[in-house]
Amino acid sequence: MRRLLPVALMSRHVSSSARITGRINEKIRTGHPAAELAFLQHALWGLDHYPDYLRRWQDKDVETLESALEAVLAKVRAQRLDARRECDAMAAKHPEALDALRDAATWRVDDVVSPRVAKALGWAPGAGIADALRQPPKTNGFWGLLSEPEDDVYSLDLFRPDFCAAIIAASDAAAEDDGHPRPRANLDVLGVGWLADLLLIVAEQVAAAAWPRETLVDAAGARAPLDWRHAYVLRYAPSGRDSLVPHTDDSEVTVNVGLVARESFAGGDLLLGGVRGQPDLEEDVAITPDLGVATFHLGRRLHAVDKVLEGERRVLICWCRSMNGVRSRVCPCCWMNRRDNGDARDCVCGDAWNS
Ligand SMILES: O=C(O)CCC(=O)C(=O)O
Ligand SMILES: [Fe+2]
Repeated sequence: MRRLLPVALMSRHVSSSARITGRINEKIRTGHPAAELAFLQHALWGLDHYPDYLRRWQDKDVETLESALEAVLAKVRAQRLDARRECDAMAAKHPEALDALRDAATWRVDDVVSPRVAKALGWAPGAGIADALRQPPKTNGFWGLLSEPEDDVYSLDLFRPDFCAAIIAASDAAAEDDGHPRPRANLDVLGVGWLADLLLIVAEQVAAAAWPRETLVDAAGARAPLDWRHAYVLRYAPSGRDSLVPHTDDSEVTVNVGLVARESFAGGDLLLGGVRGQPDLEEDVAITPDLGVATFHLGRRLHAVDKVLEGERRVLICWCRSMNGVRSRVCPCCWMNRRDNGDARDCVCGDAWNS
């Protein structure tokens, strides 16, 4: 499928020597044995499935299970506390550029998004963005805004250039304690969650047009929307983080918005390979992020960022999920391997084993 309006986005095919074939595995990096997860999954499945399940176990094995669950709970609590501390520490800081972005009430629709996006969402250009975000968006007209620079990769002109500059200024104002810009600044931590909400609204419109089956159906039988977001600003430069290893995202759909003009850095292409659970592509694809342009790809598509050789590459990324759709029906194993769209008859989490 390929049609649509031209968007100032450069893409090209990448020779086989530059193929992206690796996989991120944090467990190899951190040295955790995979068996911990298998043990917990067996126990949780048994508890979910059978009454009095643990009566079959010996007491020492139940004790091992208790310890493993307590360790998981301790991890959940520690990570929650860390996240809260980080947000609280940031909320106490008030650099001007960050405060300027935090308050959605001070931004008008036409300061933020391109006129075509505003129109497709049914947002009046002069309206405040905070009011616009409270309005349910119109649910048609997005298909016509999309370019498809490569198969199954979509783009549109999303943000105004000055707004992109304001995002960078806010992210830089939230510098690390040593004064260096953060290589990764989470919008919720910065106190700019409204911008993540906006990206989710746009991604949902794009997903409905481009990938209507990706999120499966909700409990009422309708297409499940994207309903969860995690957004952050990234900085790449030759000194510091200059690239990103091949990986897939823990998202249904990922939004990648260029925050600087593509002439302002060299290298740093977004490289896209195949989708998990499907045969590899003949060739990988390289896309150069450009100012204000949003690129949308499936989260389970293998991708990487090529080395930045000069200048500074800044992008805003948003991972979007459907927690009430695919995430509530499909187990992580089937999800990651794209097994049977959630209907795998041999999965212990599927209908065949649970009805
Ligand atoms: O920097 C980019 O263009 C991609 C970043 C990315 O893939 C990620 O954060 O998951
Ligand atoms: Fe990614």
